[in-house]
Amino acid sequence: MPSARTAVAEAPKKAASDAPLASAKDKVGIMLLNLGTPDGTDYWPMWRYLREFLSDPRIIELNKAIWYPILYGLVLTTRPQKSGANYARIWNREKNESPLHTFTRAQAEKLAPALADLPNVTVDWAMRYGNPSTGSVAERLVAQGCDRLLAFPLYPQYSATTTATANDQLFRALAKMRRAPAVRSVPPYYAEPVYIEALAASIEKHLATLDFEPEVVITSYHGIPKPYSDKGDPYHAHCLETTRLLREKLGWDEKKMIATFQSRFGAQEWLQPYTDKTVERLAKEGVKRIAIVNPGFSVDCIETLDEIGREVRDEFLHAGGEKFSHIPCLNDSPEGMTVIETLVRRELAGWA
Ligand SMILES: C=CC1=C(C)c2cc3[nH]c(cc4nc(cc5[nH]c(cc1n2)c(C)c5CCC(=O)O)C(CCC(=O)O)=C4C)c(C)c3C=C
Ligand SMILES: [Fe+2]
Ligand SMILES: [Fe+2]
Repeated sequence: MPSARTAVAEAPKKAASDAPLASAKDKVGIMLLNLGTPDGTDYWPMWRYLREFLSDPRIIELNKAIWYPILYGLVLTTRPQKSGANYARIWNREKNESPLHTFTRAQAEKLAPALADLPNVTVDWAMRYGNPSTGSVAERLVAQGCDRLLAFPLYPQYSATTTATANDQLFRALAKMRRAPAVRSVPPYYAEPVYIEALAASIEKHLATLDFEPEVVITSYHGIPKPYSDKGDPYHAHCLETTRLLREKLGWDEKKMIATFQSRFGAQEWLQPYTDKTVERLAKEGVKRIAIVNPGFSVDCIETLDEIGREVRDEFLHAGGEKFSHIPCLNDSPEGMTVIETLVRRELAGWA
């Protein structure tokens, strides 16, 4: 134990050299964290991605003894082909990668120069499932001298199935490090004015390009199983609040803008109303023109481009609808980048 005498003796030493006692580099690594996507559309890349995704206990809360036989015996024997065919339809052939990959990288590539006035900041991006893995990117940033990490889970609305598992995965990587960096994580931003304004602007911009005015604009969010919500996941409330604020910002009423939930998986009940059932009902009630926006997705992906842009579109048109438009996600648009940059700068307070 150092005595008071030792402490007194050490003090003049620091003053004389003016050197820091420890090597404090104060370099901050920013990690944009997205969900992840397969490396290819063939059976094995799809199998690897789905296995990692659907083995996450934050995603499937069933006991492993019950879930694994279903996962390995049923889901992973059929879903890789089915989902692979869907991914093949939206694949970015020029870069040979999925759109989620392309857009997340583009966000990081645009964020870096936007923060050029902060010399001690490095921007990188990683995925919860698949590549580039959260662990490999965390290690790279630490190897580059980052002793602080700002994680940005790219989910406006919190859910244990997305935000929490992204943070878990980062801490799993840090658990292997002897000298782990300090960490901050950007909070959910479902009600941030900068996000609501960006969404409103992007909706207005898109509607101005159409040759029709939608009677109803649907804000469609990825669903979660209803029991997760009943047990306290605040996701449902966050989604409804985003839609309420968006409606208020656009000056629309509750008939013009509604909230629905898409992308069900498995047999249990998910958050309602379901997007597919809603568009069928609207068409049957005589609504002819609709648009769908996906405020819960930071970037376009299989669930927005294929499920909404193809499946749900077809369902609406077959049920009697006449005009349909999918409003793109914020992606790396100027509006989208303003959201990311504003939140990053705020969360860097005192660090950069
Ligand atoms: C029980 C299963 C699932 C839960 C819970 C879940 C929650 C959830 N997911 C997103 C965002 C995305 N999900 C995406 C794809 C996807 N989601 C599931 C299952 C659950 N998601 C599966 C099996 C898949 C793979 C595609 C398929 O086979 O159908 C994606 C797209 C990824 C891409 O590569 O494009 C996103 C994004 C949220 C926001 C969420 C809960 C709030
Ligand atoms: Fe999902
Ligand atoms: Fe889907």
